[in-house]
Amino acid sequence: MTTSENPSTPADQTGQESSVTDNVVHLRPQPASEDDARTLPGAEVEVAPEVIDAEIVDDTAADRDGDIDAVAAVTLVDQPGGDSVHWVRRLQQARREPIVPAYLRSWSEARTTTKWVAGYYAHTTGYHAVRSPLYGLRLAVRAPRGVLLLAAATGRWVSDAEGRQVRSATVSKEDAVTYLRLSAQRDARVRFRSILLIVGLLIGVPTLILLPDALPGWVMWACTTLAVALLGKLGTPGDKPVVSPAVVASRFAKLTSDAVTQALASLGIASINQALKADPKAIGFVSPIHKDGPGWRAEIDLPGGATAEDVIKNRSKLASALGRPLGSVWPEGRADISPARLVLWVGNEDMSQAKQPAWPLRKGTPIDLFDPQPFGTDVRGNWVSFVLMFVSGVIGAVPRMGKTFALRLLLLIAALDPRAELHVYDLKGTGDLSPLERVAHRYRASDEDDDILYALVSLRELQKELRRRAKVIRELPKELCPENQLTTELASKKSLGLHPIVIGADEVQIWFEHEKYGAEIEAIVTDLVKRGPATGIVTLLATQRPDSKSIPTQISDNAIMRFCLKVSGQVPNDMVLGTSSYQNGERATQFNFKRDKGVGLLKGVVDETTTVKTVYRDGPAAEALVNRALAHRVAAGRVTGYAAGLDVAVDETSAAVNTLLPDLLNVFGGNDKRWSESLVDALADYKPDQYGTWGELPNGTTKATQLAAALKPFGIATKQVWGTDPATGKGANRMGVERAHIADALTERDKKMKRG
Ligand SMILES: Nc1ncnc2c1ncn2[C@@H]1O[C@H](COP(=O)(O)OP(=O)(O)OP(=O)(O)O)[C@@H](O)[C@H]1O
Repeated sequence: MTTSENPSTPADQTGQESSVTDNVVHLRPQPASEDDARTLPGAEVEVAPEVIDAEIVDDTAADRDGDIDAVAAVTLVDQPGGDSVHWVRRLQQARREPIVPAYLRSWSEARTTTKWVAGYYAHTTGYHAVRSPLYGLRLAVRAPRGVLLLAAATGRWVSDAEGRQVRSATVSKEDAVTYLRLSAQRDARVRFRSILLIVGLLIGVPTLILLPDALPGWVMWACTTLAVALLGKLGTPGDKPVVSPAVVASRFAKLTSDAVTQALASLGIASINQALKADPKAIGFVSPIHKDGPGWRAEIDLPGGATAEDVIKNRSKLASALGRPLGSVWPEGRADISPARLVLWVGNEDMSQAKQPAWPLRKGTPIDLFDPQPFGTDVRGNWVSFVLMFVSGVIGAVPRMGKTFALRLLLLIAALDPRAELHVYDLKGTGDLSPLERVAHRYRASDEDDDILYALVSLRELQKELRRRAKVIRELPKELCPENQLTTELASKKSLGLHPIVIGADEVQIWFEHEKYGAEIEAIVTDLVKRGPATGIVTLLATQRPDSKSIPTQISDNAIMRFCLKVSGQVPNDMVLGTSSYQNGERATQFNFKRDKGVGLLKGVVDETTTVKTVYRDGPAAEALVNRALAHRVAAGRVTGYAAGLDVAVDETSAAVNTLLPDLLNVFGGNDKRWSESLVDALADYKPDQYGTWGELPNGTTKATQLAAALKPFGIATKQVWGTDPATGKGANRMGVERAHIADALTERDKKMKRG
């Protein structure tokens, strides 16, 4: 099918010229004005056949007959009309800049800024006050030179030295008339100025001799000081100022649009470079580059399909191109506006060198864990706070980067809420978490078998507690708990026992890798990480080896808070921050081993993944804080467990490992296969204490899914098995387990335990 192009077709009412060639309609938007015409070079749009009005496609006969009206009826891609009719909508969509500047928006920001300004001027005043005798001495020493310079200047003035050059020029040009006029003028001027000088000297010298007797002493001293100061200032060479600077200005120059454009062009991003080739102004600056805290902020729209991630990935190249330290260059995306929107913040100094403001919790006043609490500062030095409740968290890094300090900080924050029950496990065994010992409900600092068993017994208790809490929350009257959501008020009611529970384990991989108890601990922790947050149980796990063995994927995938300090590659990066994080530019590999201690990417508990430097609390500071926390706990009657000398007793019977597999074999009867739900019912009859509540949990958990989760650590998967419903007598396929699989897994585990 061919429809001949008709270039002479007049613009239709829509202001477009159209042509149809085979299955393609070429639309040439007709410019509204000459200006528009310039901005639309060759604006020819190819439209897929489905866009074409069906009538037109079928109506080729009419077209062959020269029926150009048919062409005009094409469905247009670009609708007519300028943007001006939508000005209200444009205004509605425009982002409003805040009326109150950022530094005045919060009381603490305003206080910090005021303190900074006051401190600056106090420093300057003190600096100059201390040096004022030196300044006086400098002026006195330079005053004689000032006298000579003043005498020389007076001589030049009296002799009309400034006209000498012009007079010489008239001599070289042999312009006698002008020369004579200028000489006469000069003679008159010299005569007049000489008289002025003589009169001045005749009055001035006797005055200077007689004045000391006539004036009070202090006036004389003031005048002499002023004269010496003025003469000293006059005698001061330009390169040796009297006053030395009290502050050294930042060594960083102002961030300019040219510098940013050049830096972006040097990153080797093809789409940016092509766009800049076509138009050197292709980088769009959304607002003027301005001061933002201790640095400069540029908000940029990248051209030609480039994304903020492309730039973030090349942060070190960007820093190099801008000539700044890596720790001061922080590109961020604004995906809420557009993937092409880049916010580039360039600090005056390296983040690792910048002084952190005083931590608001340093005084140890009680806090509410249901409120956001400050964990660290972002690159601009602003506090980054988040709510610890309803969170499970993973902290990962290579050794010596601040992982234990970060975990200890979170536990210290938790300790400041007197209601929070702390379970503290230092599996590294160096005592880094020992300041928390005096407030911990459960505490161990070692990786001996006994300590792991202790943890297992406590975790079993917690799993039971999880089920109890779920039941309590489910059964609470709607007026107390309308959304089935734990609140701070509910957590405060001692009778409900819904207080926050915070578990912190450092070097947690030691738990999961334990031959004997590892599988069971993994199953319980997975459960706590998945369902604990909704019931007020917070699990925080730190590891220096973030791989799938150290932190099983079931756990890392379900963590809400992720804090990744320096890691050495994409795999550990994505283990902590989540799949594809590295790909998306969230790279904790960028941090420096030496300088970036305590600096990491925080994800999940803040709007956007944020670079955060944790609050630094050394051992003594942590001890002091715990002393305060303990005092609040004593006052509130909340010292429990280990801290109260009422620790869990771990004996041989506690060592009894998970009995699920033998229990299942016991209830299997003579069947080879059984449905999961009937097995759980049989288990509940067999050991009501242990299995009675299975399948009663919220979030859609059924008996079948709970059995599946409990069997997973043993490598047993449930699957569809044929069985008969005892109630109806009908056969059906439902999720179930094979007896042989249970027996094999039990044999395997027993073998392992013997080896262990
Ligand atoms: N926020 C911070 N600011 C400054 N320095 C910090 C910060 N956090 C930690 N550090 C420093 O980093 C060092 C290592 O911290 P930490 O013991 O927490 O590391 P780690 O990653 O747990 O190491 P390992 O894996 O060996 O246990 C500390 O001695 C401390 O001086």
